[in-house]
Amino acid sequence: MADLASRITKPADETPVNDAPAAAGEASTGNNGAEDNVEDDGVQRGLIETSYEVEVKLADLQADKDSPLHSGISSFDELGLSRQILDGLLAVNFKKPSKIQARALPLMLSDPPTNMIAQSQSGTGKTAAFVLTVLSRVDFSKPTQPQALLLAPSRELARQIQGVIQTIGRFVDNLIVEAAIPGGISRETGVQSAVVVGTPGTVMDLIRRRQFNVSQLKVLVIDEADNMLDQQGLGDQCLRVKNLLPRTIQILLFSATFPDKVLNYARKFAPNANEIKLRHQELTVKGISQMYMDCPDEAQKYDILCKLYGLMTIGSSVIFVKTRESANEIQRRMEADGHKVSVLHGAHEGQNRDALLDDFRMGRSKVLITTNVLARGIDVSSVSMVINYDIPMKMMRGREEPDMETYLHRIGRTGRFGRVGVSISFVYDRKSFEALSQIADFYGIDLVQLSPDDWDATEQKVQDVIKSSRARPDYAPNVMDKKD
Ligand SMILES: Nc1ncnc2c1ncn2[C@@H]1O[C@H](COP(=O)(O)OP(=O)(O)OP(=O)(O)O)[C@@H](O)[C@H]1O
Repeated sequence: MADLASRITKPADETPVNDAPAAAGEASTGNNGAEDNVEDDGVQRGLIETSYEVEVKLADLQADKDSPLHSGISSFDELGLSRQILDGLLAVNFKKPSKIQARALPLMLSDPPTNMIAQSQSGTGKTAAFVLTVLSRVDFSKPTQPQALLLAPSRELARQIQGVIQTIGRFVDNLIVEAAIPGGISRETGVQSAVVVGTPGTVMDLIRRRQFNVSQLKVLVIDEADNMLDQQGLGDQCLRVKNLLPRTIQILLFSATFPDKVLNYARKFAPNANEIKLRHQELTVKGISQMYMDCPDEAQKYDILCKLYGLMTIGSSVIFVKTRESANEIQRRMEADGHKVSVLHGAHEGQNRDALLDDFRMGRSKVLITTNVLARGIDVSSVSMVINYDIPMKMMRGREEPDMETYLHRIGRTGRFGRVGVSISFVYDRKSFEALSQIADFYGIDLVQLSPDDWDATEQKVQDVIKSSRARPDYAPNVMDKKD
C-alpha cells in the first residue's frame, strides 16, 4: 500500500487485504443493436464549453490557423450543411455545435476528404459529428447503393447510431439506413441502403457472401475506435473489412479514449489523418461526481448495493459487473429481496437485448445490471448513477491491470451532455483499492469517499449531486474547469 495514490484518502487500518478470486471477464465486444437517443425534450442542454485545450494536428495545410475552418463556430448554419440536415438538427433541438463538433466538422467536411482521428470526452456529441459528415457525403439520388459504413463494437451501439442517423436525417429524401447486426439484414436481398451501421463480424459475413457491395463506399466511420482497432479484440476483423474497401475511402476514427499504443496503430489505419486529441488528465467529465464505497468485505458489497437501491431509482442506474454469471446472480438475489432490476449481457438473444435496452431507455426499467458489453457509447440521458460493482481490470502481458479506458467509458454512461451524475466504485480489498487508486492517479481524479457506516452522509452526498440540475464545482473538484 506504500504507493497508494494520494487521490484516495482512506485510513490504513480500515483496509482489508484479502484479494478477490480471479473470474473470467466478459469481452467488451458484443457482436451484435436501440433508437431514440437523440432527445427532443424541448430543453436546450447546457453546451459543454470546456476550457480544455485540444491538440489539433492539421494534415491539410489549407486548414491552418488562419483558415476560416479554425474560427469559432456558434451555429450549425456556418458549416455549409444542407437545408434538410439543418432542419433535422432544429427538430432535435441541437442549437449550437459542441466543441468536438465545431472542431471536427470543418475538417471532415472539407474537400478533398481527409481522414480523422478524433477524441473527446464521453457524452460530448461525437456521434452527431460523424453522422453529419456521413449525411453530407452520401449521394441520396442512389438510395440503395451503399456509400457509408459505420462500425461499432456492440449490437446496441450500432442500433443507437442507426437511430441517430434516422433522427437527424429525418428530412433527408430517400435516406435508408440498415443495421448490419445479426438478424438485421434480409438474407434474400442483402444490403439495400446507402448507409450501413454494423458490427464488424456481421459486416464481414455480408461482404463475403456478396450481400454487401462495398465498391462505392466513400466513408468508413469507426466508433469506439481504440476498442475496435485493439489487436486483442476486434482489430483483426476491422482490418479485414478495411482491406476490402476502396483505397480512397475517407476514414473517421472516434473515441473518448486513445491509449498511445492504439493511437500509433490508428495512424497507420487512417493515414495522414487530422487529429483532435486530449491529454488523459482532461478526459473526465465535470458533471460526473466520482465516488467510491469502502466495503468491509466482498460479501457485503451485495448488501451495500441493496441499500443504494433507493438512490439508484431517483433517476436510472447502470450496475457494471465483471461476468455474466455474477450479473445473473445479483439480479436473482435482488429480485428475491424485492427489488426490480433487469440484466443485459452478451449471452442473451439479440432481440431480447433490444427489448431490454428499449425498456431501460423508456424508463420502464430503471436499474440495469450489465457487463462491459454496454460500457461504451450507450446514450441514455436519464442515467444519474453508475455503479462499478467490480473495478474494471484487463490482462496485460499476462498480468491483471486496472482497465483505465473501460473505467472512463463506464462512468461516462451518466453525465451526458452537461447533465450531472454520480459514479460509485466499490472497493473491498487491497487489490481493488490499489486498482482504483491507480485509475484515480492516471486521470487526476479526487474521488469522494462514501462510508457504509454513515449512511446518512452517504445519502446526502449522492442526493446533493443527482437532485441538482447542474454540475456543482464543489462536487466535481476532480475535473477540468468549464466556462459557460
Ligand atoms: N449540439 C448538440 N446540442 C444538444 N445536444 C447534443 C448536441 N450534440 C449531441 N447532443 C446530445 O448529447 C448526447 C451525447 O452525445 P453522444 O452520444 O454523441 O456522445 P459521445 O461523445 O459519442 O459519447 P461516448 O463517448 O459515450 O460515446 C446525446 O444525447 C446527443 O443527443
